[in-house]
Parts: sequence; structure tokens; C-alpha cells
Amino acid sequence: MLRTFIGFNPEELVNKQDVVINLEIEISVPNEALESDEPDGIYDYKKITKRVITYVQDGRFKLLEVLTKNLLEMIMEDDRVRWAKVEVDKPHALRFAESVSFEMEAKR
Ligand SMILES: Nc1nc2c(c(=O)[nH]1)N=C([C@H](O)[C@H](O)COP(=O)(O)OP(=O)(O)OP(=O)(O)O)CN2
Repeated sequence: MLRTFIGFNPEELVNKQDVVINLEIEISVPNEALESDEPDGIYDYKKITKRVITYVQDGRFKLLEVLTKNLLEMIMEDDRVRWAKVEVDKPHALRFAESVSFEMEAKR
């Protein structure tokens, strides 16, 4: 759960709100890493998590769709990613709904 500027209503342009982000990432694991139990060449899930946190917290997004798409593109930049799914949930986005979420996926 992160806080960012999300939405296009006047109050949303000046107040940060919570977003809940779920990532699913299917990767290739080098055989060397499986045999050696050493992290060289692995897809480091901590690195992508830190990148996502910085990008979301420092950014401004009017549309939930755009934040979801940009995160998916960021994850797909790495050639080791075979498939990924990004879900961004905006709690209390609508007065009469618990939340609204967008989900997008891509594969090579
Ligand atoms: N396709 C999208 N539609 C909307 C988005 C979006 O990102 N993608 N965003 C918004 C607003 O930013 C906000 O999340 C909801 O709008 P709001 O007018 O505040 O909704 P309410 O239910 O609270 O409105 P009330 O008039 O107070 O009932 C909208 N759509």
C-alpha cells in the first residue's frame, strides 16, 4: 500500500491517497543460480519493488489506467520477465464502493 496523487478531481490533485498494488511476475531463472544457490544473474524482486515504490510515491496520475499501464511497462523492460500482471486498487474511489481496481497483463 502506497500513497500518491491519483485522480482528477480538484481535491485529488492536492491530496495524496492510498493505492494498493499487486504484482505477479513470471521470470526465467538461470540454471546457474539453481545449481549454485548464488544470486548472480537472478531477477531480484527487491529491486523492482523499490523502483515501483519510488515511481508511485514521487508521481502524479490522473487516471488509474495510466498508473497501471506505466507499472506494467516498467516491469516488462526486463527481458527476463516472460509474463506480468499488475493490479492497482484505489480504496474508497467511489462514494458507494469499497474500491475500484484496474488490472493489466502482458506477455512476451
Ligand atoms: N476510467 C476512470 N474513471 C474514473 C477515474 C479513473 O481513474 N479512471 N477516476 C475518477 C476520480 O478520480 C475518482 O476516483 C472518483 O470520482 P468521484 O467523482 O470522486 O466519485 P464519487 O463517487 O466520490 O462522486 P460523488 O459525486 O461524491 O458521489 C473518476 N472516474
